[in-house]
Amino acid sequence: MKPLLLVAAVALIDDDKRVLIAQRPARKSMAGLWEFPGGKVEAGETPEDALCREIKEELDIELCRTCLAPFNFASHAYENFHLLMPLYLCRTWEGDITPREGQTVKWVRALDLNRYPMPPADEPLIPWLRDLLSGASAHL
Ligand SMILES: Nc1nc2c([nH]c(=O)n2[C@H]2C[C@H](O)[C@@H](COP(=O)(O)OP(=O)(O)OP(=O)(O)O)O2)c(=O)[nH]1
Ligand SMILES: [Mg+2]
Repeated sequence: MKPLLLVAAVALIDDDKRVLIAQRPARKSMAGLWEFPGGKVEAGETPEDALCREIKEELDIELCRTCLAPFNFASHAYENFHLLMPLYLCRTWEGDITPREGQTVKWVRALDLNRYPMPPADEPLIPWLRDLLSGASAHL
């Protein structure tokens, strides 16, 4: 049986309803694909703890836990593991976004997300984000 890998990720959203995506650097698996910032949940961490830690490491900003809204999740069978990835939404943070791991980041409109190749696990999440951000959503 494949191990279950728990990864926490966030869709950061700016005042123009754009989403931040990051391009995975060359040294990582799935290099070149665009992803939601985040990373693996380590032993003893909650998904929210892991996300705040990863986002500080990757983007040098502080997320406040109460600003993390659970949005959706990805569940995808990769060859060597099964990915379970809660995706949170966050519209406020402290600090200026500064990529710290050599990754390129981009603010993208929901309708344009399909121009950026993402890992297969992420594909089912895109229409949900498009619905949330391109319509007159009561949630934002
Ligand atoms: N962060 C993130 N990971 C994703 C997404 N989609 C997706 O399939 N993944 C996969 C890629 C990796 O196999 C795994 C997360 O790995 P990661 O490389 O971000 O983990 P990490 O930040 O803890 O990095 P590392 O130090 O362990 O290399 O989840 C996504 O949208 N965001
Ligand atoms: Mg990561």
